[in-house]
Amino acid sequence: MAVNYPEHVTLDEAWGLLRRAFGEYAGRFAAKMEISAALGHILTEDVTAARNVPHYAASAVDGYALSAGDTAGSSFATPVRIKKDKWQWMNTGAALPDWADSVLMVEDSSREEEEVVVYKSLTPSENVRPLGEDVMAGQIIAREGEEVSPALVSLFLCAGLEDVPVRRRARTLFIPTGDEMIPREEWLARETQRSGTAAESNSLFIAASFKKWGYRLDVAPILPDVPQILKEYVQKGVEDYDVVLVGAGSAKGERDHTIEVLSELGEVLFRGVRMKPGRPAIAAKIKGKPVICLPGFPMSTAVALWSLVYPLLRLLAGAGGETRELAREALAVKKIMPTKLLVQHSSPAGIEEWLKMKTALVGGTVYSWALTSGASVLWAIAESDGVALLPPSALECERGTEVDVWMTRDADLERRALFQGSDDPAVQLLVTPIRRRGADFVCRAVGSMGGLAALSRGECHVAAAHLLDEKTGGYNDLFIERFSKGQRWERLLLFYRTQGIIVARGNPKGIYRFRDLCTKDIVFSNRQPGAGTRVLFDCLLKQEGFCSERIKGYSQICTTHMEAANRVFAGAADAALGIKSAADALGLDFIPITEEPYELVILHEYLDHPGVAALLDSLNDAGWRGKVEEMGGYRWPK
Ligand SMILES: Nc1nc2c(c(=O)[nH]1)N[C@H]1C(S)=C(S)[C@@H](COP(=O)(O)OP(=O)(O)OC[C@H]3O[C@@H](n4cnc5c(N)ncnc54)[C@H](O)[C@@H]3O)O[C@H]1N2
Ligand code: MOO
Repeated sequence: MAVNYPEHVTLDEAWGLLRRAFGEYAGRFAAKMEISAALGHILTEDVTAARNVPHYAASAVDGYALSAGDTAGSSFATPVRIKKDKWQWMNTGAALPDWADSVLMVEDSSREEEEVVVYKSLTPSENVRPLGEDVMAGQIIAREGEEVSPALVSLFLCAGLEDVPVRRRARTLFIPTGDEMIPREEWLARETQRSGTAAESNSLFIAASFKKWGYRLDVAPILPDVPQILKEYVQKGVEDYDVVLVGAGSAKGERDHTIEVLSELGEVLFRGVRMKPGRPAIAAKIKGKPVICLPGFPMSTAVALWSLVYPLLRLLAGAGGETRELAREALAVKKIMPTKLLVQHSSPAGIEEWLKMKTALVGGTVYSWALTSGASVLWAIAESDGVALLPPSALECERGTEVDVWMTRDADLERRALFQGSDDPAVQLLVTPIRRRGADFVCRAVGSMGGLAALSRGECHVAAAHLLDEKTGGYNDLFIERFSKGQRWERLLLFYRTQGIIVARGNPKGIYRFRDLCTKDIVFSNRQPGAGTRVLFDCLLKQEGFCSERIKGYSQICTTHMEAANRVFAGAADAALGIKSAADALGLDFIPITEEPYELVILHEYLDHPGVAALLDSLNDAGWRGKVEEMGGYRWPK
């Protein structure tokens, strides 16, 4: 079907279309605003003072009003005495009498009965704030285009102004849509929800963002996927609000009706922006007002909010600025950090990609890595240190590629230790005790082998491994020798942990020993190659004399114990090999197989690193040890 609007525009084109469509609309936001409420708004005209500030000549100090001429030649050695009718006591701020022209600080004088003894000669106007010293009536005190600051608010009052001309802020309505959306109260009230439903969380994200930006947002009830109802709400929305945001329904599903509703009601400015996430965003002009459809996934909504909605709000408020600059303002970016990619990243061709980045400083290099590019992963937005916007030309970004990260939090990288290695929930629990010690700790679960390899490349401070050597039955020695290549590595046996088979509660498939994984009709959930648990599994498989092809789900890979346990919990797998604490955390059954040593490996020169020192200290933290003991499946070394 032919369409009469641009599709798949670049972010710059999208922004140009918005500017063109709403540049004039911005003029309608001029308003007189009470001076306190005007804080943060942009002035639409120059502002002139209505009064002199101060409106009288005032003493700037505590002391004596005098005529400067009477103090000529006085000094500590040659004091002058001034008679009773030639001085007057002044408190700071008091009005200077007509006959006086200066004020002597009390520290430069003494009193002898009715006379003031002066130890300093004064010049006329000394210690006097003249009339209009701050501002003169009629003087321009703030100019068009300036933002009203706290200092201006108080100056406006002193200068006798009750209100000032500014651009008022747009009032926005957000309309969440979707048959599958569950409102907050209902979501929290019921522990289990039907499959195919989700909490309507975007309105909270948008409202919180608006609050941070100092903007007002109202939220409509969640609308079902019925075009007629959406149409009514959008029509009413553009009557009552300056900007309308529609949540979801942007893509091409059978229940995605936003485009047809917007086309019927007005002019679609564009459909689809060449960025990821946020690609299906739509903008329209209805009754002269902007209506933007935010793609439903949380990160897609966030990106459309930062890159389209916030710049639009600022345009309407009279602020200038380039789109990316405004997007950085939306994110409250603290600084732009040049980094090197720690992990290879493939970016789609011809599309700007927004990534949530985590950062760490190791051996003088600031590394960054993408937390996950999934559009629906809220956790990654919350966990990231910042955002990277990869250009359309970025395709296969190799490890080491230079990437600028827009830092959205103050991460003290000097004090942050980077851990890469075998995943373990007890290690994850160390972050809080380490932070309480004024340092920071970031864990990347990359498997035992991955951790040792990273340590040998100088890409982490600490690794952790539990790698079984099938020839000797010992752990780690062979691998550490192979990877350390003559570097001095410190080894610390953290604990022994029980590995076993994680199965559903009640063990419905009757799995009692390792062999059952090979002989029974079950689906297994595996770990990634290089993970200690995977090495163990492959060893056990060999010992039993089975080949991997016989294991259903052998190629189905998880990267953490919790992920594997969750697959069992959700019924996607019948069994996984993993540690007891992961099974316990989800109330699953556990069949112990073996106990293994779990070792931390630290590059010797990092022992004094603040993050590593805090880690080592935290290993004695009673609270942490208590929690690990409570988890079960761990034994401390003697
Ligand atoms: N055939 C195609 N399918 C999809 C395309 C496409 O181009 N062709 N684009 C994909 C992309 S990219 C995105 S992004 C999404 C956009 O989806 P919609 O805007 O149509 O939104 P829904 O399908 O209704 O929901 C998507 C997702 O978001 C969740 N959601 C929606 N609203 C909220 C809310 N207020 N709070 C929390 N979560 C929300 C919803 O449950 C869905 O999981 O389409 C792809 N598909
Ligand atoms: O563009 Mo969608 O927003 O990738 O997820």
